[in-house]
Amino acid sequence: MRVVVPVSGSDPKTRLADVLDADERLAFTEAMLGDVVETLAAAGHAPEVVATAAVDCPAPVTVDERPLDPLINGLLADAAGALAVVMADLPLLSGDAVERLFAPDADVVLAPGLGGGTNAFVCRHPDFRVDYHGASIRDHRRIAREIGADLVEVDSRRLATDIDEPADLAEVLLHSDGRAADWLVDAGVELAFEDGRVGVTRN
Ligand SMILES: Nc1nc2c(ncn2[C@@H]2O[C@H](COP(=O)(O)OP(=O)(O)OP(=O)(O)O)[C@@H](O)[C@H]2O)c(=O)[nH]1
Ligand SMILES: C[C@H](OP(=O)(O)O)C(=O)O
Repeated sequence: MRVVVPVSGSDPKTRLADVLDADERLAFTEAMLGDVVETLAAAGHAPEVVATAAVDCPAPVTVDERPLDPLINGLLADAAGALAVVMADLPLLSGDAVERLFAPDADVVLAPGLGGGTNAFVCRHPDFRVDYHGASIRDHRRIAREIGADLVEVDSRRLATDIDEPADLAEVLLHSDGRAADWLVDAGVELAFEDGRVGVTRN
């Protein structure tokens, strides 16, 4: 199965700007991307990275400047068979979570993200298309229903944990020991405890 990892290589992760400057956000994006493609490869897949600008990572990279929806919908329209899309900001991804994503033999398999996004999908239906942003999981359920596809959702915390906001960085420090976690430690990002909820601080 074709497995695509889309990544923004141009001013990525703007919602982390309070903690990381622009160069750091690109470097951290590459670290998360490295975790994702290594986990996919270790699980027996051959991930292809599609980036808006050149990125450094241990997998083949194609540069394609199209925004997310036209990019993925173009890939879906051209797909000869099944297509999987796994986002690049999932540094907690594990082999077990990857196995659970690929296990169901459904037309459409969706992995919801915290906050309403769609962190990964597998598509075996010719008419499925994406509509990312703005609680996209609801749109993707609706689209699957409208085309009569059978749909399975994967309930996995490791697939659901996308890193969007500074508080999400705590999840990386708490639950991963990969490239992204190492990068944060080297950058001086540490856990901070306030109001009973864990966050991060930078020294
Ligand atoms: N190829 C490609 N990937 C994208 C694009 N926009 C976002 N992505 C990737 O899609 C995933 C989800 O992206 P978002 O979290 O919505 O965007 P982001 O740029 O990472 O972060 P923000 O600037 O904070 O919204 C991440 O893996 C991004 O790198 C795009 O236009 N093209
Ligand atoms: C691409 C987008 O990511 P989010 O901004 O929700 O992390 C989505 O999954 O719809």
